[in-house]
Amino acid sequence: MSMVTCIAPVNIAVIKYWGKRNEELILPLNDSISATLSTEQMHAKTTVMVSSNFTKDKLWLNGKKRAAEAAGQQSEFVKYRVHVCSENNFPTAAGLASSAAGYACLVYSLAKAYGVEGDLTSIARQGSGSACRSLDGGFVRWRMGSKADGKDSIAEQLFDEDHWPEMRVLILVVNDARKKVSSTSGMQLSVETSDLLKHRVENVVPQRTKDMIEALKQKDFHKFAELTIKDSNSFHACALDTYPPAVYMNDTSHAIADFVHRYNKSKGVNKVAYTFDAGPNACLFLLEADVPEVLGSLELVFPPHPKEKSFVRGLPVRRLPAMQDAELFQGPHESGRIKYVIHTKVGSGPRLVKGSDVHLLNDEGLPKNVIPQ
Ligand SMILES: Nc1ncnc2c1ncn2[C@@H]1O[C@H](COP(=O)(O)OP(=O)(O)OP(=O)(O)O)[C@@H](O)[C@H]1O
Ligand SMILES: C[C@@](O)(CCOP(=O)(O)OP(=O)(O)O)CC(=O)O
Repeated sequence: MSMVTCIAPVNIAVIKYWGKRNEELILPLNDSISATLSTEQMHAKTTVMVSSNFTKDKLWLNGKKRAAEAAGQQSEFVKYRVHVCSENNFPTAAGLASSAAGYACLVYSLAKAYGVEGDLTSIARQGSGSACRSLDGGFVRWRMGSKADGKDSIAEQLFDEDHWPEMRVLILVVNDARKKVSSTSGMQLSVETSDLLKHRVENVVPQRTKDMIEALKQKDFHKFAELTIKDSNSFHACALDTYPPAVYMNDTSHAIADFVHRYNKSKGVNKVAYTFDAGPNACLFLLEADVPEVLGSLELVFPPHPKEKSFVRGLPVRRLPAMQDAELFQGPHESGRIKYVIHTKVGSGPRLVKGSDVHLLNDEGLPKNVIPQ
């Protein structure tokens, strides 16, 4: 019997992955680059227990039992059955990249339990493409690769988490009740119907990837922000060019983008970058010194709902008064359009957590916390 528990981070792409050339193996149409977020604020935690006493593979996610067929197929080759229990310390399936952290954590924990060495990114990629970028810290590049079997479609670290220590991240969780089109089906339809995606993949992303690596290397925030913003907008333009269109950003998302452009314009240089994934939540990148004023301004333009007692979560910050520039204030908007903010930074990759009380499974291999179904 052996039991291991690991945590793995979320990652946010600044050069987006959108479109596969092979659905089965999850091989992308272009390279992508992401920042790994600190596990202090957001992480998936997974306990894996391998035992000869188990009769079948079992999986629990956030206290609820889930089907574990995929693991079952593989374990024909493995003598012992496995119990897996995983939890996210942030909302699951809310467009906060839980699938990336979750699959990265599953693959990393299984590798630790079975003593597997070598590249894990090409395995995590097959759970969810973006998951392969959560196996390293700092800034990570997922190379599209060119081989038919996908062996060279792997993620590698570009710069570690200490390269640009001032970099901060604000996740703006937008109030939204609409059901989203999943990334998987959205990008499949884009590949089938969008001419703009073809243009993006062939003519835009290759040069932008090079420029992004250079901006990161030089720690040129102005350029980094421009490239990040442009790539987010290029991806959402392709989503809208899809037939029928995949609409991910909502009015609040657009108001946030507008806020960032006004803020940057008033400063005469890019101080904040925004990027949006397949949902309305915004992810802002900025430097530590600018966080107090940006948060102050944001709260003025997007007032918290009066009942929201912890609007800014995560890293502590003192708020400065909003900048007094009339041009900035298109608003204030009605309160609560941004539900809350997670203040975090760039962090390291997955790790094993040690200690007797860290495990999510008890000695019998059953979850310590079960939610009745
Ligand atoms: N800790 C975890 N362990 C294993 N699987 C997980 C874990 N967390 C999430 N998942 C898987 O990911 C799914 C959620 O993925 P989905 O893409 O809908 O949401 P998201 O990742 O939060 O959003 P987005 O991909 O738009 O950022 C879950 O239903 C589950 O299958
Ligand atoms: C917009 C994105 O977040 C898309 C992520 O797509 P997924 O990795 O969730 O898709 P599948 O490979 O089909 O599971 C951009 C990105 O993270 O690069």
